Amino acid sequence: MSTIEFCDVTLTYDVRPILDNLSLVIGDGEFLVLVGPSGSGKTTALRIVAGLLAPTAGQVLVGGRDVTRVAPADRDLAMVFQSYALYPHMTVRRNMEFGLKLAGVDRRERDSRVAAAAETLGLTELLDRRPRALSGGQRQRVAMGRALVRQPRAFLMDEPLSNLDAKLRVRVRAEIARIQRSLGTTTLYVTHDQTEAMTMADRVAVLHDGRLQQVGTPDDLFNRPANVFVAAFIGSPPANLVPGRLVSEDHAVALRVGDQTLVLPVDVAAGLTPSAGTEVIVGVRPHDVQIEPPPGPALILDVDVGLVERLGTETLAHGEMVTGALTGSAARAAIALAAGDDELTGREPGQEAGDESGRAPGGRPGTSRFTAALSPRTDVTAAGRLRLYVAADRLHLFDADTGATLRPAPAALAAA
Ligand SMILES: Nc1ncnc2c1ncn2[C@@H]1O[C@H](COP(=O)(O)OP(=O)(O)OP(=O)(O)O)[C@@H](O)[C@H]1O
Repeated sequence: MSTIEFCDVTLTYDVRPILDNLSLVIGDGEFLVLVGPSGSGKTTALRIVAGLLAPTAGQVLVGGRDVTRVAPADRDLAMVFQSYALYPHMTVRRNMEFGLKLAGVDRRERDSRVAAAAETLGLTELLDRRPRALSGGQRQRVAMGRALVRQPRAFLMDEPLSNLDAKLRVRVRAEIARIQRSLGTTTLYVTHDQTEAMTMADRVAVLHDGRLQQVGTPDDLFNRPANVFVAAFIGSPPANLVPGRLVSEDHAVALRVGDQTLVLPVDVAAGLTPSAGTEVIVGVRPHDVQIEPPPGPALILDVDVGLVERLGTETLAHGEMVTGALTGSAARAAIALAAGDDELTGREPGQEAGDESGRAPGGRPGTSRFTAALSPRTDVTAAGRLRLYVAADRLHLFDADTGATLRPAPAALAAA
């Protein structure tokens, strides 16, 4: 049993909570990725598990045992950092066995563990080289190897791929995921990169401002985001956020966006109880828009296209939505965040993140940014107006005040 549990873990510096009542269970053998923007508390959470930081309140359990006050060395966990921290004067073999030597493991056992780990990691041919004669990806694997030979109860990994170039990152992330699955060692992995989280994890936990937003499978997070923040953080490009209002219309629930009123189909409206004029944020995934009207009810959005990116596999059209301006603090926060991450939005360099005025970043007051992902065959040019359709059943609806989803699915566990 090597589960890891955060039980109501809080850490405050002065009075500011860096982690706020974090409760999370990482199952035995599970690969859980903790993801969130810079400063959300991910590293802090990892360091608390490792024993490098003590929580202000709450407990950490490893394999069911309370280790909150146990010294790091006695927790039987192995950490892999973003800086590989290899000893430059030692060969790969020495680097890998060093920890075992210190722990008093005998020579034969050390040799056999290093040989097995090197085999798993494809390092056998490199055992006699020194770190300077290795590529970034190979060094990263040596750092993994050092963790592996210890046969720990769990791996703790803090952005282990951040020093690698984009191509290598894709390869090594697949490698880490494969190795973790073949070993079945419980792994808590921290990254700010949602693509890394979505491709590697069994489950993803999303952290924002020290608070857990949602924990679920990649599919849960993408298709059933618990709140506006998760919708805007997960997915590439991230979801567009459109202001709207729920109204009652002839005993049905309708969504009003700008001056259009879309009567929601019964299955889409299930569970919605609009008091007159509930303000909502409508989440629209860039890949859910169509340029031809779909057969069923659909939301129509007009976008003034300012930039077209032809990526080969798809074409991204970025522009400003003609319909309405964004309101609501949750939408502002999510927009600011999504816009702050180049990788998420593909935004032009130098463009600032969203400000506090409720404007979409880079947009004029009263307009909002919108990104559509279209088939590469679509005829679209910058400086044109694009009419887009979104089928009613592809819309995500969030409370404009709290940011929480209005259609909670049982699997979408929202902590916020
Ligand atoms: N010793 C400290 N004193 C005060 N504040 C701190 C201290 N250490 C970290 N913080 C703050 O705690 C917050 C969370 O930091 P943490 O390193 O856990 O974030 P993170 O999500 O891992 O971010 P990143 O992706 O940038 O590493 C940050 O706002 C940081 O400034």
